[in-house]
Amino acid sequence: MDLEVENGGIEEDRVRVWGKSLPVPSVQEMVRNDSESVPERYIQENDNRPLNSALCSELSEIPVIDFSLLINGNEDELNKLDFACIEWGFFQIINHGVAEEVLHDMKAAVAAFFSLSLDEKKKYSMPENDLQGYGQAYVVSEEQKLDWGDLIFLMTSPLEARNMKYWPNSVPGFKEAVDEYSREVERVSEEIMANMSLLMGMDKNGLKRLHVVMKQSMRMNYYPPCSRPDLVLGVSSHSDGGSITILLQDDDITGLQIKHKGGWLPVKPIPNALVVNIGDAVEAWSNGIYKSIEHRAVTNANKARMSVATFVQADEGIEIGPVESMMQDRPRMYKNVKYLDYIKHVLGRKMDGKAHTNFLKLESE
Ligand SMILES: O=C(O)CCC(=O)C(=O)O
Ligand SMILES: [Fe+2]
Repeated sequence: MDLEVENGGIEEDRVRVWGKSLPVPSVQEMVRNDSESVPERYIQENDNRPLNSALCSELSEIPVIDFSLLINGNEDELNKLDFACIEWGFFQIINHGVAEEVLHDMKAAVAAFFSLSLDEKKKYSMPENDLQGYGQAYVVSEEQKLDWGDLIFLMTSPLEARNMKYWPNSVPGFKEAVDEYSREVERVSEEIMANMSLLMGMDKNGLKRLHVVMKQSMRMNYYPPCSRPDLVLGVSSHSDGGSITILLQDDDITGLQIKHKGGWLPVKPIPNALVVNIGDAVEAWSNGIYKSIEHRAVTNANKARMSVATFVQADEGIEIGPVESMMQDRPRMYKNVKYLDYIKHVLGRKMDGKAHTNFLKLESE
C-alpha cells in the first residue's frame, strides 16, 4: 500500500517504512475489563517465553558509572565507561545531576497520561501513516505476536520535529515535564557521547559532528500486570537502532532484561539512576568495539510498570560506518551505508515480523 504523504524526500520515505501499523486493542483496557485472560495473540512462541529462554548464568549487575566523576575528567571513570561499552553495551549512571523532581515530574506525567480514559487517550492516537502518538508500534498482521504494553511515542528534539497534536494537552504539566526532562537528557547524552568520542580516538565533539543533527525522541511505555507473566513479553527482544538510549524506569519494579553471555540478565533498578545503552549506530561507528545489545521487558502479575526510553539519533540523511580512528589496528567490520537505508532495513524486518539483523556488519552478508 502506498501512503499519500505531503512531506517530501526523507520524511516521505520514513513515513512510508514506518507507517503501516494496524490498530490493536489497548492492553491496559483489556486488563481493566478482564484481568485473568491472556489472548492468544499475546502468548509468545515457546522459545521466547520469559522462563524458557536461558537466564544469564552469572548473577551480576550492569556497570554503574558515576557521571559527576566522568565529566570532571576522572581517568578511572572514563576507563569504566570504555569497559561498559565493550563488555556490556549497557550501564547505569548515578550522580547525573538531573534533579529528583525532574525525574519525578516526568514519571508523573506519563502516569497521568495513562490514567486518562481510553477515549481521552485516543485523541492522541498514532495514525497509520505516522510513528508518533498513542498506540502500539509495528503491528502488521493478525498473526503477529503482540507486546503486553501500550505506548506513546513523541519526537522531542529538535523543536521543529515536534508534532504537538500528539502531545496530551489534557494532562496538566505534561509538556513542561517533558520539556525539562528532554533538556536534561540532552545534556547528559551529549556528555556521555563526548566521553565516548574521546575513547574512540576523536575529539570531544566527534560523535556530535557525525550526527549532523542530534535528534531525540521518547517512547513512553506502560506495561499492565499480567496474570501469566511467564507467557508474554512487555517488549519483545530487540536492539535500539539509534546512537544511545537513556531509560528512565520505576525504582521498585524490575522488568528490563539484557542479553549477556548468551542468557538474559535482569537489570535491577537503582533509585534515581538512568540506564544507558548503545544503539546500532554507535556500534557501527566504533567498528563493532562498542556493542548494541539485545534487550526485552518482562511483566509481572502484581504491578503495572512504566518506562521512558529516550532515543538519541543522527540525521537520517547521513552515511554511517566505522570512523577512521577505530580502523587503525583492526580491519573494517562494518560497511558504510546511508543511515536512512539502515533504518528502512531495520523497520522493514520488523514489519515483516523477522528477527533483527545488523546489516551493517560485513560478516553477516
Ligand atoms: O521498558 C523497558 O525496560 C525497555 C524499553 C525499551 O527497550 C524500548 O522502549 O526500546
Ligand atoms: Fe529498547
